[in-house]
Amino acid sequence: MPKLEIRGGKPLKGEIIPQGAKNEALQILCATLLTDEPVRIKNIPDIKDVNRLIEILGSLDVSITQHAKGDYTFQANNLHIDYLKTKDFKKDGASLRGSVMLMGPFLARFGFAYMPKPGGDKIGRRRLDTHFEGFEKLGAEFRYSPEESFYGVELPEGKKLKGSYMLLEEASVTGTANILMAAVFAEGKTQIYNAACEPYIQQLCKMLNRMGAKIEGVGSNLLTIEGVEKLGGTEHTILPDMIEIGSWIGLAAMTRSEITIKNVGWEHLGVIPDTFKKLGIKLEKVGDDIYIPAQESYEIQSFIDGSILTISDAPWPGFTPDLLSIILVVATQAKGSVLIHQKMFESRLFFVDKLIDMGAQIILCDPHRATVIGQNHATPLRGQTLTSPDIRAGIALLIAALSAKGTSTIFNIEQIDRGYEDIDERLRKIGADIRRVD
Ligand SMILES: CC(=O)N[C@H]1[C@@H](OP(=O)(O)OP(=O)(O)OC[C@H]2O[C@@H](n3ccc(=O)[nH]c3=O)[C@H](O)[C@@H]2O)O[C@H](CO)[C@@H](O)[C@@H]1O
Ligand SMILES: C=C(OP(=O)(O)O)C(=O)O
Repeated sequence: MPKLEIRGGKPLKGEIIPQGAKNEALQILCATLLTDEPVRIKNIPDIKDVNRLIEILGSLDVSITQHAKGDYTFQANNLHIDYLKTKDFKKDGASLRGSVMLMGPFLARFGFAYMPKPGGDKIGRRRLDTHFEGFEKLGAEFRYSPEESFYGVELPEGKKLKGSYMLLEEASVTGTANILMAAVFAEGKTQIYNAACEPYIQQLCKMLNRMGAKIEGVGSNLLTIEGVEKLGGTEHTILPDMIEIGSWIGLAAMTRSEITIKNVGWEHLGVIPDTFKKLGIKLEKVGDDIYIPAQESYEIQSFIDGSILTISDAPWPGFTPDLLSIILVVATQAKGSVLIHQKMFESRLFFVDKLIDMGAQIILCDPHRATVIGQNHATPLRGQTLTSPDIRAGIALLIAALSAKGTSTIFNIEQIDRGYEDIDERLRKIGADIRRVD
């Protein structure tokens, strides 16, 4: 089983170029199924989840041409749609979360879609009600086989998708993408209120509009879609991964390193830079780069009334839940205390036990809240044998290991590889003592 061995405590130095965004790539790859014309996509990250989805597109007989690293053309003109009914798809589709977004395009183009219970991080309940309620509003019928964990949506015989108004119960990211991709072909007008509106959904809308869709309200939580008959080909470039960018900010602070993160797409980062600044981390916008100077110490701010800072997640434009594990680990070596409140997922904070074993001062108040008492580097973390429970806890543990005194070994690194391209090689380039052992 591959593992990472890290000798920590070394300051790092240099430049990091963020990869293309995992969660945008998953949406965009699914959207290539909406046309029989070629769609060229650039800046696709070379990571496990994305490569699995590309393999699924291959199994559907999408023609795939790679021009260069991260630069592919997809053409879905002669699809093997029966693949959706195969055992292979049950296995392949269940291996990642993003595959759920194959449903919207399939329903739009062929009037049916099937899906095994999707995979992704085991970080709490991850229900799909929003997706199916949306499809039902557009006229599809839903069925579920609990024995097989298999979901289906189908249009009744002779019926077409019909535009509708819907108020989503929650602003689900993949749910919004899925419903949107089905609605582009629905007759008449669809309105999705309480839609997720994060940059990756905006990117999807912009790409669909370039393909001929009619979507208004992009960037807001009310999307209005006028159905069209057909979409054409386009070119699209994926944004830098904001979660990776946040991970590198945390890494720089925790290891007291001077790091420049190149071409971050600052205007798409929302509250992320300011949230790290609340931990006292200095960072500068230099053109479109983020420069983080080496800092001996960073002091957590308190609220205006002097009370202890809380950092919590919320749907965009709030702070993304995917960066809370990184904020938490960085806080362990800050000066001061902070309450981390993970509102969306109930199993994402349990990895703090591993940080406590490394010497961090954390009180897990309940599954959603942890109080971190920063050590201001007075007592460094100690190297440990660790297992990565999920993608973001995994990178948080890796950051902890890079800052710790002594050697750490991280198992289950497939979790990290799901979302971080060539992680060990890129860290070595900025001076990390890390090796992958098979
Ligand atoms: C492949 C992909 O794109 N995955 C991302 C996507 O997952 P995904 O689309 O699966 O996540 P959802 O947006 O559906 O919801 C995430 C969780 O938050 C809860 N919830 C959501 C909205 C809300 O207003 N209130 C609320 O409590 C949901 O019940 C669920 O437990 O969005 C999540 C939330 O940003 C991210 O963590 C995932 O990395
Ligand atoms: C939770 C995440 O991913 P997924 O939804 O693919 O499990 C994540 O990227 O942090």
